[in-house]
Amino acid sequence: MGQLIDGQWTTGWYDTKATGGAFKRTTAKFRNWITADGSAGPSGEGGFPAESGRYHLYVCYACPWAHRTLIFRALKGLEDHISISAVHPDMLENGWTFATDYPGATGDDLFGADFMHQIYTRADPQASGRVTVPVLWDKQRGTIVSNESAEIIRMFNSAFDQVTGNTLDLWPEDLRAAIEPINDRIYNTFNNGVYKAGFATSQEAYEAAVIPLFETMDWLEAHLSENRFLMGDRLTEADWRLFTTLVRFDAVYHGHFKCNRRRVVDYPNLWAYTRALYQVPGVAGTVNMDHITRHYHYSHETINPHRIVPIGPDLDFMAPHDRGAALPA
Ligand SMILES: N[C@@H](CCC(=O)N[C@@H](CS)C(=O)NCC(=O)O)C(=O)O
Repeated sequence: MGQLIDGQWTTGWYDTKATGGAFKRTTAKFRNWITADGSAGPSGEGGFPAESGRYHLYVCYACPWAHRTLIFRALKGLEDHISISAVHPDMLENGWTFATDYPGATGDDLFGADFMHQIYTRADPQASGRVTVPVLWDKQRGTIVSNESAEIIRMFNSAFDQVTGNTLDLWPEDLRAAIEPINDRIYNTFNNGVYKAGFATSQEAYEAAVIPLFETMDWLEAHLSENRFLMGDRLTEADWRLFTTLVRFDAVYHGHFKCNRRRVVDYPNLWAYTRALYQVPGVAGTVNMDHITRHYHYSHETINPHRIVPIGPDLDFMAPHDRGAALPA
């Protein structure tokens, strides 16, 4: 755990003293966009046209933000066009590493780097800030396109459609305005809410996160009792953003982050919905429960000082559900 300051790696756990024990996630720094024709996206600079084989995605299987990008890569038929490297699940004093002594940790396929921070300083020798995954790398220009998952999934949703012929649209124009407030609530109280609860260093900060978190889960349960997906009958990015936290919840957030009023399996609709999404072709292959369980319990020494990795729970994501096929066959 640490960060870059003017290109130098420095170590230290999140500083919550200045914020009354509350964890504040900083915003991502590289914000360019791949577009079909290379024109600039809503932020950053242009010059990143969609091309097969040009881009590389650095991920961590444990990370819910990186997981979104893996799901979009699978659903949008990008697996043959965008290569990936997966970091080691343990994030310790060197941050994310490319050590390969763990099943599924691939090492750095592009440069043979040892640490993720070296990818950041390769893009910007003076880089400062947290070294996060996912990272979308441009092999041609030798730089980071983006390290913001919310934007990477929107690029994947449409930029490569002419390359792949895959026109599945998970961010449809007519639903965008309605998706935004749902994304906001789920991000603030649930996706990031679990971290705010888990990394809190005061009772007040913990309760300020965990109470709204369960209000959101109760609301989702009611909403999904009447709607197949968050936006009704159409599956959208909002569902996938929710899914990556749901799939980790009972194994990690419930115990390790003390989000323990209820589990996902205690909510009949949320649990069936989680299984329905898990069973969408291509998705199960993006879920690595071993990396998920290992990463959190082994990496967060302040929360789990003995680094004991729990053996359960047994979760059957393949159990039948009655919510229909999520995507047309
Ligand atoms: N806004 C980023 C956040 C990514 C993020 O925070 N990733 C975590 C892993 S789950 C990370 O790399 N943390 C390392 C750190 O904060 O030093 C995104 O959504 O892409």
